[in-house]
Amino acid sequence: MSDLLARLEATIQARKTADPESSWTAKLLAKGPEKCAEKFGEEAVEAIIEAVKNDRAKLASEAADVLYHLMVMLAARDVTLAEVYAVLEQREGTSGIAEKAARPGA
Ligand SMILES: N=c1c2ncn([C@@H]3O[C@H](COP(=O)(O)OP(=O)(O)OP(=O)(O)O)[C@@H](O)[C@H]3O)c2ncn1[C@@H]1O[C@H](COP(=O)(O)O)[C@@H](O)[C@H]1O
Repeated sequence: MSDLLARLEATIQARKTADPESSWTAKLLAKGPEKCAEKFGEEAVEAIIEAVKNDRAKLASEAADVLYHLMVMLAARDVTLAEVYAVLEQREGTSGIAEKAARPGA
């Protein structure tokens, strides 16, 4: 499954230099990191709405939009999936409570 995210990351990376007229991703990236972040926020809200309504199919679809737009937002700020995985791996096996206590400002 993570291969799919790695492939999506590579596609998004390639879209950074693509013609904005030829691709939705290239068009979004051309609008800048702030617009990518705004779009991610919109998609997250749409997923929240489906979670509250308890519509499983629509939630899965909105979650896919959220993941895609998260990847675009990360790419817009040059944050790689490997960096995100590294944080998750560091947290793996620790309890959420211990992780929160170790976080600065928690
Ligand atoms: N996973 C996705 C994906 N998920 C959602 N979207 C697009 O994200 C957009 C968001 O939907 P909206 O209804 O909010 O879009 P909108 O109303 O046109 O946007 P606004 O004008 O309101 O900002 C839609 O146009 C979707 O097609 C995606 N576009 C691309 N991908 C992946 O990215 C790859 C490259 O896509 P292109 O860059 O378009 O070639 C694709 O092969 C897919 O794997």
